[in-house]
Amino acid sequence: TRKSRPQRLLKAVEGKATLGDPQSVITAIDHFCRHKEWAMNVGDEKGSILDSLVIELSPVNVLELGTYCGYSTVRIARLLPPGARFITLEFNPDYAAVARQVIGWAGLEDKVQLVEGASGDWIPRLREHFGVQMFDLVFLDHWKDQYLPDTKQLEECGLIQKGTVLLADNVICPGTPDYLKYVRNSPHYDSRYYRSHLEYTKVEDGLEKSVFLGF
Ligand SMILES: O=C(NC/C=C/[C@H]1O[C@@H](n2ccc(=O)cc2)[C@H](O)[C@@H]1O)c1cc([N+](=O)[O-])cc(O)c1O
Ligand SMILES: [Mg+2]
Repeated sequence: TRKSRPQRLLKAVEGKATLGDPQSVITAIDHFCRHKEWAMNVGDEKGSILDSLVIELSPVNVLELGTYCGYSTVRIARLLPPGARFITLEFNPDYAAVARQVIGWAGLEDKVQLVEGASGDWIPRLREHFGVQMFDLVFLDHWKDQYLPDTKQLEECGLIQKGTVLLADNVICPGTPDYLKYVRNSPHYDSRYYRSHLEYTKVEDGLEKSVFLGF
């Protein structure tokens, strides 16, 4: 059967990137998505904003919702301090299989725990299963209608505490209106919008960074 787009993206990584070199993996995926086939990676423009926030935050405990092919996983993992813990949740086993190979090609498999399943099922189990107390950074890039319920569940489970930073992709395109309204109107979050473009296009999109101020 014909290969899927994630499998074709992986072939592009294997053909172009240098094993163990995260930047070459990022460059290979961006080239593939810009010149061959668009794919819903956060991309190089929003990715640079993501990079600067990860560097500034130097987070110890990171959660990513929506691994997809592992592009943002590699962007984040390559910048984490030694000893940091990075959990990324992926629902689709085929995407997860590609992401494991992309992460492996970048040589970052020891920095990332890719967990397969639905965020709603896993969030309540992260504390007892992985011994994580709270997250310093949560990168939201999965189903857009899941951003808000998952944020509320993370709050209820105590995994978001004072100082936790939520970084949400696609708040303009495709858009996450209910999530945006919540973080921008809540007295418990300090929220700001980083204007950018939808990956590999000229369409407006951006990242919303929301710092939890405590209850
Ligand atoms: O729809 C988008 N993203 C949905 C991503 C979903 C990913 O999250 C996983 N997941 C993981 C855990 C879950 O619980 C549920 C899903 C899914 O299996 C998929 O791998 C999107 C769309 C556009 N676009 O221009 O159309 C641009 C973007 O940047 C996007 O992120
Ligand atoms: Mg996205």
